[in-house]
Amino acid sequence: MSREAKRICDCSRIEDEAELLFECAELIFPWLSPSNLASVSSTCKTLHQISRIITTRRASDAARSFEMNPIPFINCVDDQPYFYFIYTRSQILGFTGSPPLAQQPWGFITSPTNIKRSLSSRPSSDTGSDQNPMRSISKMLELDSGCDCKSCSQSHQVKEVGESECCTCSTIRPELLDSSPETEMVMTECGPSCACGLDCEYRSTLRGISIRLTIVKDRRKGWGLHAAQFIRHGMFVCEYAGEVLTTEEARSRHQKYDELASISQFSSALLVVREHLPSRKACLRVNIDATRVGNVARFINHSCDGGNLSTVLVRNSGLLLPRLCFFASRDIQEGEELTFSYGDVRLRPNGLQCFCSSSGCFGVLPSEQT
Ligand SMILES: C[S@@+](CC[C@H](N)C(=O)[O-])C[C@H]1O[C@@H](n2cnc3c(N)ncnc32)[C@H](O)[C@@H]1O
Repeated sequence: MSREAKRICDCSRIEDEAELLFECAELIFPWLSPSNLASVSSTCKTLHQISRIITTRRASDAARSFEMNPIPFINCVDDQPYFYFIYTRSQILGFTGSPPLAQQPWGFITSPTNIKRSLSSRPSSDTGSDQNPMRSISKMLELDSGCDCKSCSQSHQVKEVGESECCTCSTIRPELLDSSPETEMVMTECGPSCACGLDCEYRSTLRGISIRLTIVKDRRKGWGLHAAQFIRHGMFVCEYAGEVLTTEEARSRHQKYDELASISQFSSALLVVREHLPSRKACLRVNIDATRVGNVARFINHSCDGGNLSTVLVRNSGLLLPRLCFFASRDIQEGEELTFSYGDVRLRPNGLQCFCSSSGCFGVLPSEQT
């Protein structure tokens, strides 16, 4: 073989190897945590380039294509491009100790075919498959009951002229709700077993996040969720999705998170939701931990004045557990940070400094009572 032919042969072998390396990395890298990605990336130039592309893709959508619009991270205060967590659109069953669902691919280079391929094999939050540890609670605790309406809003109108039965699924509309820091409002909507379709007016909270949002880093509060469009008073913003825990597990995690927060910049996202009887006595308690597994609601920061979101417990026909949902408690302008009150600081201060900058700021964050 001539020297020139050998050179061409070597070049094409190197190209083939690089392509193979790229293909392998493309499959494996999205599964890596940021620290593993960083260590692999330091081994050679090609892997460094691939990991940079993965990082950019992760920063461009916290919701990993699970929601209607991408929800990007924006950070002008330090060099952390994104926050790493496992995404779920709905409540999932929590585990004692560390969850076995520690990995989820995030940041494929060649979307969308690759993403589709991975979605069909990924630990989905919505499949409800029995081998899957990330089982959606709603799928597990679904009762076969619901309305028979073909169109629920029409049923309401028909009822007014006395011709037919009214849809019984929907009660309070979100437009009527105002911010209530201590007691969540409760509303009911249609559910998976109802005869109406997904576009039913009374399923606003089951369709996922449809408004445009961004996650912006603040020097003092960390990441925060912001409106990337005008949000009208009463509009559904998002559900607070995460692991649903027993009270015992919630207490144990709370203690662990407090210890971590005292020695590092760790921020937890464990919420306790209580449904109240008309007497105001709590009758149901749901512990939702979005610290490691959740959706973008985990980035919503506290505001002492109640913020611009109402927390509403939504009961969907046929679903056993209520879901905690956020609605705009007033008109919200594009760019505004979305906040709500974590609770009454006078009843439960926890010593962390509050930077909500509202005029009535108490200076201290309320703690979660687990
Ligand atoms: C549910 S997380 C919210 C997202 C969080 N900022 C992050 O970067 O992951 C709650 C944590 O955010 C921080 N935080 C929320 N509201 C705050 C406020 N008004 N002032 C200071 N820190 C706040 C606290 O560290 C709190 O423990």
